Amino acid sequence: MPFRKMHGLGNDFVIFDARSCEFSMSNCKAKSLCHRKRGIGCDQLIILRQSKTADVFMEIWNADGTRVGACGNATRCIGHLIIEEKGQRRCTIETDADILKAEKANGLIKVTMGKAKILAQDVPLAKEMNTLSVDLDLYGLPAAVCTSMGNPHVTFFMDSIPDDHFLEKMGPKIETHSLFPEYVNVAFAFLQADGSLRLRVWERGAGVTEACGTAACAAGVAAYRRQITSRRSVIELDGGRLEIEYQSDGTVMMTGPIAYSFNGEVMIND
Ligand SMILES: N[C@@H](CCC[C@H](N)C(=O)O)C(=O)O
Repeated sequence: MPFRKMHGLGNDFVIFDARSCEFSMSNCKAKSLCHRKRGIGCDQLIILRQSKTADVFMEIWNADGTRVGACGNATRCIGHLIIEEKGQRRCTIETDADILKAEKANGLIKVTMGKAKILAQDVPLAKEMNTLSVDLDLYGLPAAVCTSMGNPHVTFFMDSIPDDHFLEKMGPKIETHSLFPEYVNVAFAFLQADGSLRLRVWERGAGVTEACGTAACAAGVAAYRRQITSRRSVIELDGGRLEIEYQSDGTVMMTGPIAYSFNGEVMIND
């Protein structure tokens, strides 16, 4: 089965195009393919399928083999692929969570990531509470902001940028905290002197990644709700910068680069 490898700011994907063939995936198979030593190696596995309502359907699997509803960086990569394939300026992408739009923007890809959801039941949180101030009562962490971008996010605003040790210690504990029935993507944000937000992310089902597009969207939403930034923000991840715009109707736009890694082929055994 041929595959492509692409990445958005170092958040990397193995992409299978199953629009014109039978190609089933399971949790176990996805986990093996994502494995960096025994598989092809990636943060997320992406499968393209035919869509009745959009130009393409994008199936997303985390490195731990779980299927998820959203992936911002993959949306830009697939947006670029479909735009090139169709020879158009824009395209639509269906996911388990929404129908998203992608367009070319001065050498970058701009995507409409749908509406941020900020009610506790939509994140989801295990109990009703104000998502603007969620205190996990864990190791003196500040109260966080919770958001759904089609997947669940918690954003902590910190006084300094956390190092790898901190991320690896705190990430799994917060990801699996009982307040998050579907687990959660964990991000730590630090306001920099130039007004941008430095963001480090522990992704649900993937661990520390170079960048997480939906976490950047959620951080932009959270920073606006906390009155830290305007509706437009620049988020600097380990792998580079994304521009986020949180529109007044709740829609979030994300603009950033994409890159190809290589093409290959793999034998898939059921
Ligand atoms: N890397 C992605 C997010 C992938 C899914 C996430 N780990 C989840 O479990 O929800 C991005 O760029 O948004």
